[in-house]
Amino acid sequence: MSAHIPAIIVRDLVKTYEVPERDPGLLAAIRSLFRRRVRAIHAVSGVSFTIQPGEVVGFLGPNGAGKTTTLKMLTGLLHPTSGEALVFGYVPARREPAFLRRITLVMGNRNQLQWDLPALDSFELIRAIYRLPPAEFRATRDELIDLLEVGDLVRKPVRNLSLGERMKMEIIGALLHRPQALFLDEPTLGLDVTMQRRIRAFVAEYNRRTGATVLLTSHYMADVEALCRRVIVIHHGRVLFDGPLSALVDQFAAYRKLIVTLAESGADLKGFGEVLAHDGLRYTLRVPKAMAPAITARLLAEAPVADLMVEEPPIDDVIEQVFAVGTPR
Ligand SMILES: Nc1ncnc2c1ncn2[C@@H]1O[C@H](COP(=O)(O)OP(=O)(O)OP(=O)(O)O)[C@@H](O)[C@H]1O
Repeated sequence: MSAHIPAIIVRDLVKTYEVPERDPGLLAAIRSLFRRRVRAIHAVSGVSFTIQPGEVVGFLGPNGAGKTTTLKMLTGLLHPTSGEALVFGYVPARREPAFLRRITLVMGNRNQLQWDLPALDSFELIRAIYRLPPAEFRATRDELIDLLEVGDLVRKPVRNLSLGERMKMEIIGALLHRPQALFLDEPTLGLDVTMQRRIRAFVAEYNRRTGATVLLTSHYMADVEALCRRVIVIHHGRVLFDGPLSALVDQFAAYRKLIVTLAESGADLKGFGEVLAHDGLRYTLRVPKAMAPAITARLLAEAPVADLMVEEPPIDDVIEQVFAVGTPR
């Protein structure tokens, strides 16, 4: 595979679900047998992007934005209504074996492993499905078990494992065939902070070792900050932003925080911005981003400032704002 050929190409991708609609009641049920009414749900409304091999991209959006639907189209679980998706040159919806060998989909809220069996047995099943050569399979399996530190858990029935332990097994199962594109849908959902961090470190390490392309959705911004230099934000089925995370903050953060320590008491900083906190000589002010330089200059000229720091709002706040506003400021 040449580095010049994109791993993923998505052009004007559209998915419209048609859901039957009827009024409640028996009569309505009978009527609907003769005249079916359907309602169109525009889950994905013309999404385009290109991802290069080896990139780790965060796919963000509020609930219902169309992330899972897009991932399902990219992995061939759903046919697009229109538009085009290509993954390593394959049309995902055709589900060709050569394509399936190169990708994997991990969904944080879904189990693929056999509940009553130890993970090791499920791994054997996966080996058979993908017809993996035994030696290669064992090497990959043991490397993954080692990386995720689950050596003593693989012999326990999956249902006796904690949520985080189970997730690790799911991830091993999903990577046994050494896929080159990972579609991770909320892989750290519901896990505690330590486990989230482990999974995160693992994904980074897997990407470093194998050069795999990763498209990841997560509601935990810590995941995205740690793993993804680039983010694609979708909202109402459309791409709202595609670029470096830092540029997202730049574009969408509407305010800056000024943390001012005064040398002496007596000054009142209310006139400089919204006072978020005031503790003795220390003030935290919120000011519109565009006015931050001018206000900083005024503060330094007019108040007895001992120390001044300018902070960007936390990434979670910025994202919340992106979702709430829906258009850049
Ligand atoms: N099988 C389906 N039939 C009808 N509508 C659906 C179906 N699956 C999803 N939808 C709708 O399509 C829209 C997009 O859903 P999708 O699951 O892709 O969003 P999402 O961004 O993954 O959200 P979340 O963060 O909540 O997982 C939503 O309005 C959802 O209700």
